Amino acid sequence: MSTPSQAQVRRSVAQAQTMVVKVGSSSLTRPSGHLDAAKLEALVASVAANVLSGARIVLVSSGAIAAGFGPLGFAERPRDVATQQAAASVGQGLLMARYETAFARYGIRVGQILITAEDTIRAAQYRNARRTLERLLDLGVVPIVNENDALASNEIRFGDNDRLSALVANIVRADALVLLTDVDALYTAPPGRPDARRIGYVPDVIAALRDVTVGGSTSGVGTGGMVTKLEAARIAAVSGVPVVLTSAANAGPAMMGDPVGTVFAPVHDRGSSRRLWIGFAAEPRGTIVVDDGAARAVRGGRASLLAAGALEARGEFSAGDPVWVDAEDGTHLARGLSGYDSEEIPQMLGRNTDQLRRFLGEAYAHPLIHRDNLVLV
Ligand SMILES: Nc1ncnc2c1ncn2[C@@H]1O[C@H](COP(=O)(O)OP(=O)(O)O)[C@@H](O)[C@H]1O
Ligand SMILES: N[C@@H](CCC(=O)OP(=O)(O)O)C(=O)O
Repeated sequence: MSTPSQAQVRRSVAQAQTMVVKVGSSSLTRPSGHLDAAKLEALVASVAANVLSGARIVLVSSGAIAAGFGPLGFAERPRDVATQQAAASVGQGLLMARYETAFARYGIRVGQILITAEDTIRAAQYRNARRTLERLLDLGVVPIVNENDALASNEIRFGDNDRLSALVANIVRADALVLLTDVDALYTAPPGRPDARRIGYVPDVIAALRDVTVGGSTSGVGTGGMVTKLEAARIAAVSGVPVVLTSAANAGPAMMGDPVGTVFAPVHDRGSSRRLWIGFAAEPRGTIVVDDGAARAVRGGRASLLAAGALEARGEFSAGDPVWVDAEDGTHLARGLSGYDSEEIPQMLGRNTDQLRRFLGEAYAHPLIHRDNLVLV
């Protein structure tokens, strides 16, 4: 896939049929821990304008914790998980009530979807989330998605909504992802620094991850900062989805493809929903380490992973489970669904298909991971 020009990427955003718009806590709430109704209504006006002109939009909205701690009498964002979860439980209701009223002015219905990381890891739950989201979109509803903060356990929690929004973009096979925050664009360094320069176009998100200095959140209500936004941009771009990152005040022009904020070009063609799940959502249960030749073949993007090029299987997994495919130096090359249980693999390592057939039988004369089940990361 050749690198498109900035104008081409902006045009594809403008023409997007299905769009995921993610808005951060700092763009919806005040530092005191209350909703900022004016900001929320301005955002809704931009989203509604696009919906009324035919776009299908999923809104991934943060802000539950930041809208809930003020009404509960806390002066600042609580640090312990239980109080954060209590604040989220209160704030999520307040947030939805506002969205409901604000969208109703445009005759648009909203539906709430609270997602846990588990829902994106398990194939069946992933499909279920997709079915509900697509039905809502078909019905002209704006689904409003947030992490299920009140119940999510700390170990497996997104925490920020940036990566969640990239996965939602994959779930609904969005044509664009718009990340709205409190800075107007990505900078070469945290914006407070004197050497920070604004970046308008990122043709290669992988290179940007190397070249840009990113910092955490400074707003006092957000969590991820620019680190998780770049990670979200990477997941989306590698999944074939263009990304615009800008301030919430620029929501309207960003969705129209105007030259605001930073736009990230898609890196690969968009895969099927199943392949996107394998590549970005599924939780690998183990690792297959491969030699240089197999690493080159896998990187080429069209080969299956053969036992002949595999050196080791790590972890315990069953046939059909997601696994990492790693180079010898530990670099992640791909993710795939293993064709065999982890205990079956050691006897297959280094053997070509003929040898496998002869020594182990026809059942073992197949790739460790078929290319249809292998996704580069
Ligand atoms: N290289 C960078 N370019 C732009 N912003 C950056 C960079 N590094 C860190 N930041 C910070 O990231 C913040 C946005 O992240 P965050 O507060 O988590 O927002 P949100 O609540 O919208 O998710 C910005 O306010 C900015 O201070
Ligand atoms: N799900 C959480 C998101 C937490 C958060 O701060 O996210 P973000 O503002 O996107 O960095 C909430 O609604 O409060």
